[in-house]
Amino acid sequence: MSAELSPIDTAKSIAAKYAVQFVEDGMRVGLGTGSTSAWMVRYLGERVQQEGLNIVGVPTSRRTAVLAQEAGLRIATLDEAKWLDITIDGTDEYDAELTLIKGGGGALLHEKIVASASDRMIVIADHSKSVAHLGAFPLPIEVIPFGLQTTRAMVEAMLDGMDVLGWEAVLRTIDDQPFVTDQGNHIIDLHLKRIGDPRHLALALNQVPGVVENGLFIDICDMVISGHGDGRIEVTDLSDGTLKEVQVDVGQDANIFADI
Ligand SMILES: O=C(CO)[C@H](O)[C@H](O)COP(=O)(O)O
Repeated sequence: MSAELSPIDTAKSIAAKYAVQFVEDGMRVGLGTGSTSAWMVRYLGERVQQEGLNIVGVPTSRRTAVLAQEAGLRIATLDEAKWLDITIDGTDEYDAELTLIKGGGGALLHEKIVASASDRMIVIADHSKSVAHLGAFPLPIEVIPFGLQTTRAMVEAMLDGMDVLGWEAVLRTIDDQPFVTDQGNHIIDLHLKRIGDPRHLALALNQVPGVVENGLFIDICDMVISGHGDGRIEVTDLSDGTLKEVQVDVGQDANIFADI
């Protein structure tokens, strides 16, 4: 690993490198979106080149599709792959129950569909994404363009009665224009500060007409691999119904593949 990496990039890259070892020959793999997932795509590409793995990747965004092709991965649509063995993706926040806030990169809709169509979802993150209570990171929701401001107002009115500390709904923009998702929709970021009941909120949001999906991932993630800038990794595994935490001191230059 390059000694020039910042602590945050070290944390992201070692989490990604650890995660790709869970990919086995013949697997269909969901490929997440974002800077941590970009590391994962590169490391997966390395494994394909070096070990001749026969895998197919299903990208969760156009950006990831481009990265995957550059990394030499064979890609397919979700409908071509039908069901996936594993999805590896990043997150914006995760709590002790492995409930996530995702969508900082605007790909939450495809990410949720792909992760839900997978036997296993592994999340990779730098340790700053770990929170006691979800909600400091604005919760993204994907909304259709028609009636955008009306949908926003309905969402704000609904949030007023929810167990949250704030209820500002801000249309995401880029270059002063509404951000457009791969699905042609827009993103509204909900500044809630603290989410008391994620399950209730997720259900209520998806009942507002015009809301396509929200960025709360509940009972979807099986494992979080969390990297630290000093080279340590924590693995929180819910796949056998228990919460386990292991610490693996991989060191910045160590061959962490030997630790699994
Ligand atoms: O949900 C996402 C994109 O929609 C990303 O996984 C999330 O924003 C984390 O990104 P990064 O790895 O760059 O911190």
